[in-house]
Amino acid sequence: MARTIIVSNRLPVKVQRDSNGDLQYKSSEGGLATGLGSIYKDGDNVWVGWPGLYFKDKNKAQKAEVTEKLTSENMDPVYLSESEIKLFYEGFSNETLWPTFHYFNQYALYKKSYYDAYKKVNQKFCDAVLELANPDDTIWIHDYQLMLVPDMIRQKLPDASIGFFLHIPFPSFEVFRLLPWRRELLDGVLGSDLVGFHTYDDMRHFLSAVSRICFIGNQQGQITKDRRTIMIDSFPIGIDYDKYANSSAAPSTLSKEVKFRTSMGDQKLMLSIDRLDYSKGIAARLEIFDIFLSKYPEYQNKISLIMVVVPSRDTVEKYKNLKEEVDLLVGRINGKYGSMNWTPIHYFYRSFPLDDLSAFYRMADVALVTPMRDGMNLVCKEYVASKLDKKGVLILSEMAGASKELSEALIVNPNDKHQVVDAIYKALTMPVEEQEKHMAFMQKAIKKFDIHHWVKLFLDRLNSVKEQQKVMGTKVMDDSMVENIVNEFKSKEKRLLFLDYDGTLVPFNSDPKEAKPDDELRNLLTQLTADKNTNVVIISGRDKDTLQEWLGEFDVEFVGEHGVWLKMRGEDWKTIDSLDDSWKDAIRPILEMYTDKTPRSFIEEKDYSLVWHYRQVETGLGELRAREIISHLKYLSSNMNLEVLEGNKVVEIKNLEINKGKATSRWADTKNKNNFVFAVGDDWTDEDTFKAMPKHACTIKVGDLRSAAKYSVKDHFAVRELLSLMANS
Ligand SMILES: O=P(O)(O)OC[C@H]1O[C@H](O[C@H]2O[C@H](CO)[C@@H](O)[C@H](O)[C@H]2O)[C@H](O)[C@@H](O)[C@@H]1O
Ligand SMILES: O=c1ccn([C@@H]2O[C@H](COP(=O)(O)OP(=O)(O)O)[C@@H](O)[C@H]2O)c(=O)[nH]1
Repeated sequence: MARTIIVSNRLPVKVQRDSNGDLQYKSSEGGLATGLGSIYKDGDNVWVGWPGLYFKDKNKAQKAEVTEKLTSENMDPVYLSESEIKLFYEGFSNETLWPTFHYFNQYALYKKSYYDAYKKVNQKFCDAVLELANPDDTIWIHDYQLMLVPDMIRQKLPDASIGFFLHIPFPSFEVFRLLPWRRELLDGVLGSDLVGFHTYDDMRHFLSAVSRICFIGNQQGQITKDRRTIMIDSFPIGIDYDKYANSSAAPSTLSKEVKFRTSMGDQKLMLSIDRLDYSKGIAARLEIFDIFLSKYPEYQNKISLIMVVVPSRDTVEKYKNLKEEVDLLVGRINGKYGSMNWTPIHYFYRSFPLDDLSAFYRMADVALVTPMRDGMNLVCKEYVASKLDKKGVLILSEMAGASKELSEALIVNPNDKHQVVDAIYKALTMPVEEQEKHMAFMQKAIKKFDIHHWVKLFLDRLNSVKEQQKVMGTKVMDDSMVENIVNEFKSKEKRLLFLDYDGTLVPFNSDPKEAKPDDELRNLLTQLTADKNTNVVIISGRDKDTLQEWLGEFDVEFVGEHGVWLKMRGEDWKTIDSLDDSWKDAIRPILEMYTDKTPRSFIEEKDYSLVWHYRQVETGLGELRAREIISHLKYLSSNMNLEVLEGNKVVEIKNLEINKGKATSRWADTKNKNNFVFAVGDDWTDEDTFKAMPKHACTIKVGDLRSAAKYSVKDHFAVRELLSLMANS
């Protein structure tokens, strides 16, 4: 049976040694583990990850014990050595990627030794998956610690169904580009079939990095790499809503609440819960509380902040420093305002079990969730789910992914301390009806988009991306297909070959004038046309003069300007009589206006078409202008019977009745089943050719799998190789 293999750095269970050296199994803290912890036990699913501690050689027996226990609970442990923990986990993951992705790039260290270890450990995870995976399993890789794993698996299992989800923000291109290993990281992730992010912003930052660093554009989030389509989308993670709602109603929670309440007295309570992390804005939050108490002194003795800080990554320098800073600040504020019967801040530097957390959530009049950056932040969702009476106010940083969904919260900028201070006041004075109204809206939203919904949405989408890849109809050409095509070519008396030029016979060149035929191509054309029963038609968007100048010496026929011009064997160039080019005077000034404001763009004027080229324009700007031109010309072109087409770094405007497919109808030989009919091309204009071909024709798309062609080859080298085999058969 097909399984889902979840792969993440940390397993949902953390193994620790107590002071006697005995093993203890605890639930892992952190959103990823608590989020997915609900689903991995289903059926035969398995979770591959690190159990959180390392074993020396002498501890072999303990290691075996851990393996046995975790395996029996659907987990497959990947063990890291002490140095791997240092260089891969603390190093590259948490001293390079974490700060960069959270916009703390001044904290980032760029060390080659870190990256080398990252690569090695990613390979280790890949190997663990390869050991387990069956062909129809779904492999779902999580987070920044494992960005190279998707492509590592893809290299070994080309057809595998691979999803990747990033739980932290994906930074803007300007920040991401700082990483020396930016290209490797993107290539690694692009081994997936589906890449998910929490928010639309993360997704568009990723697409922009892919466009600028890998030079791959996207269409509605879909990109094509190595002839495989990859979908990029946003899937905001949810929580196990019922688990938190039920826990909030449980008798054990209620008795804890009574106990805590009694010890804290009758005052307003504000809650904050985070792992110790500079991205969570803990120190700034303490300063905010300090300002609040001095700005609104009437709340002194009347409000306490319960602050839970869960130890995290405490061997990393910046985290150690932060711990000291937080300890100092808490001490200072408690010293400054506290009294015999009032402690302003109840500070806990440890983690709590669910019923304790639920009691905190129930008790809190206000939840203060103010990270500087957070991929999602589940604590705020858990707070909302736990508020069974709907009383309570959430103050939420706009820098947390969750703010995109929880817009009824008091949304604040954590850098604007006075805004947050005033939000605390507003929360404490908010009428109960208003609290209930906001809470009800938020509960409705997160109840529907819970963790089960998220998992289903992602996995269903991955499935449909995979299905879409399969039904694209275009088969990647393999050796046996090549052999069949060559045999067919050989066996037929007459042969008709439609060959596109740019991107098909020669590589795509940033300067179109530089794409002249080289010696190899010239030889190939000579060989192919040596047999008079082989008729070669060069079918191109190029103007007739260029085609004549570059290829006129060969015994080939031509379609120029996508079908405006034709040249049959032994005849002169001719055109369609009814064509009109007077429309150019209206369109040219519009294209010139865009050329004037887009450095390095240019206009190509052909007899019956105008082309705006942006192959040399800054990535992104060219695409933006192309969309502007297309929308600018939308109505004008339909009134003038013109077609506006977006091609490979071009926008082409031409008469509606012209296309390569229509042009091929001049060759009646294509209809004859006894002939070998062949068409090859690389861009959208060639799709018209493929569609116009009879069923028995062999049609080949270069470089992409999304096509009406039967087969697909990688590049012009593969086309030349195939043509050469035909010519020499
Ligand atoms: O494994 P650790 O180094 O101890 O860190 C704990 C986890 O922290 C991060 O959690 C993120 O995932 C949450 C759920 O999607 C999200 O709400 C939060 O904003 C993220 O920070 C990290 O991404 C995980 O890989 C860690 O395991
Ligand atoms: O004592 C604690 C405090 C927090 N958490 C959990 O840790 C997770 C924190 O996730 P969040 O997305 O807010 O941040 P992350 O730590 O993943 O960056 C939440 O599910 C909390 O319930 C926990 O298990 N025990």
